[in-house]
Amino acid sequence: MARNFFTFPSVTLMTLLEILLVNTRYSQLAPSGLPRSQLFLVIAVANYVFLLLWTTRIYPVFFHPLRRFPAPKINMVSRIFTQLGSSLPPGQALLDMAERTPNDGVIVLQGHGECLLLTKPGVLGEVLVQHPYDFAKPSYARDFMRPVLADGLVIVEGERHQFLRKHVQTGFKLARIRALYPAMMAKAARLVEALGEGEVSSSTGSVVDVSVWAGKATFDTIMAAALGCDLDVLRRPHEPLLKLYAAVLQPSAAAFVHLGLLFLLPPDVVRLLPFDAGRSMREAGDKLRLVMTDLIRQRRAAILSSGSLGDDNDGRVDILSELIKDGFLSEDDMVDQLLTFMPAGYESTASTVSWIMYLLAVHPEWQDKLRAEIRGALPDFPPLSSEDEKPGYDGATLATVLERLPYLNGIVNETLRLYPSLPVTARVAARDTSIAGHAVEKGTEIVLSAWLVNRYTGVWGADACVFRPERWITPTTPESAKDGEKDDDEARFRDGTPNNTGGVAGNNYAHMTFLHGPRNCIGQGFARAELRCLTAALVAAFSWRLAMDPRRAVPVGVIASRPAHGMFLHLERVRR
Ligand code: HEM
Repeated sequence: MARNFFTFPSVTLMTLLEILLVNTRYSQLAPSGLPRSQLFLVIAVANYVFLLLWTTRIYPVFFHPLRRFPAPKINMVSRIFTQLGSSLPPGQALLDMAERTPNDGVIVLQGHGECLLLTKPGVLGEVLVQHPYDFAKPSYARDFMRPVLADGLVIVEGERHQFLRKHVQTGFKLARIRALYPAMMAKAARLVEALGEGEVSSSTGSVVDVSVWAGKATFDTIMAAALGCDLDVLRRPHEPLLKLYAAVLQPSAAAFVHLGLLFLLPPDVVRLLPFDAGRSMREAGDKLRLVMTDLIRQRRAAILSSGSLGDDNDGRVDILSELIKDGFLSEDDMVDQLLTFMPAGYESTASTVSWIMYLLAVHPEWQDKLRAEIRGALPDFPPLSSEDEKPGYDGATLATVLERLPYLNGIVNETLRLYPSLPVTARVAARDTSIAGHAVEKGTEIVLSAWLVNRYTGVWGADACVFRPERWITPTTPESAKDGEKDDDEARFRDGTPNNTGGVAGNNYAHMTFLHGPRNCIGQGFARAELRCLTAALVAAFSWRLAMDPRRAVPVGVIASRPAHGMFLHLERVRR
């Protein structure tokens, strides 16, 4: 592969060496009277101007390994400069490029390593499903996340990934997720209670940052349903574990610098730098490891002492208990997986709850329709109280009811489509391979953007960016509609059935929020179940409207993107 030798680190090193050399021969080299500092400045400026020219004009045209790849090419460096200072949501710049550049599914991004941006189903299927192990996650991203996610599923590659995925999957089987509905609904009911007793207790309602509450609710849910541990952070917001995760996941300047350094330099060099921006993540990771190890030991001891090892019907439905009873993973493997579930699962779901509430605030007609649907399906809503030992519905019944509701599922799917929590992700060719029949060399970086594909008119049509939950509903046919409703479109959607295609039949890769293939989100069934419970509980209990400038309701962050300025809504209790 034609390597790009002139990169920021190599040119910086070159500049330092030149300065050192010139310094030792200063008296021979300096033109008369030019001060040392100015000479050094001239050298540095000359080197970086060369780097700019090399990166934007020389390397892409004459040496870039993808210069002959038959796809449109976009120079990223000039794009980055034109977009400096803009506050576009992550992924929007890629979407704009795809919309403006006629393409067959691949665009070559030049001036930033060797990058292929994939935009359409056929090529997405090749990378994600047909040859998934030809492509790995970039090492800088794995090095950045490893202190917190350990060697969990998100990080590992190849055969190790296949082994872990197979055994972790048992905890996420459909039947297991369905059994978790009562635990999830109990947390949703608890959220409603906590809001009703606190911030929304007055009869006229009040303004609430729902992104904060959504974070507490999803943290509590994943602790209870996945780890079988009831921390109740909705009642006890100062729980140290929540604080620890909130600190680790907060997008900070130090984390940004650390990621940038790992992108430019090998991790061992980054560790030697005098300012260690990754230290706080490593320290947090060490503390979390101790907490998770303790949790697993306690749970294993409880399962052993109750004699239920290998017993699927012992009443323990959480995912950790399932992994322990399954018996295939070592304690260390299990710790790694728990360390991964928490950050992978709670922020992403919390952010989706915020966007569901936002979209229902700016589309109040859908809020009303959904409320009527939930009340019709579950008249005694919430169907259980968090204090209630005996749920009103068992998991399977609750799951069946909620999974069949057309508006609820339409709204959840449409929000996941429009606001994917992971808007951009990347892969690197792990070996020489091909895409769309053209050679792709080992080391080529691939950019995948759910934000782009989910909103691309080339995939979804002209109304790609419009909130239309009815895409996800197959209406009753005029023949099967009830008497008097045959010409009533509204009624045919209300009585319709949820679909998984969003109306783009034959296109398996149109919805990219959870990705596809063996490296897709293993927790998507869990997340969907939780979103159904939280949305149903909130809309049954409250009505709301936006209480912030809509221009500030924008996502930020690439790993678990969230509302940049919170999500302020005016919430009011609704009468039954
Ligand atoms: C709305 C919520 C969620 C979204 C949008 C989401 C999205 C994603 C995406 C896009 C990936 C693939 C990342 C990549 O390969 O670049 C992923 C992987 C993963 N997610 Fe989720 N996720 C969500 C919730 C959850 C939950 C609730 C859990 C666990 C309880 C979870 C656990 C995982 C794990 C373990 C992986 C790694 C899978 C593998 O590589 O085999 N996620 N998620």
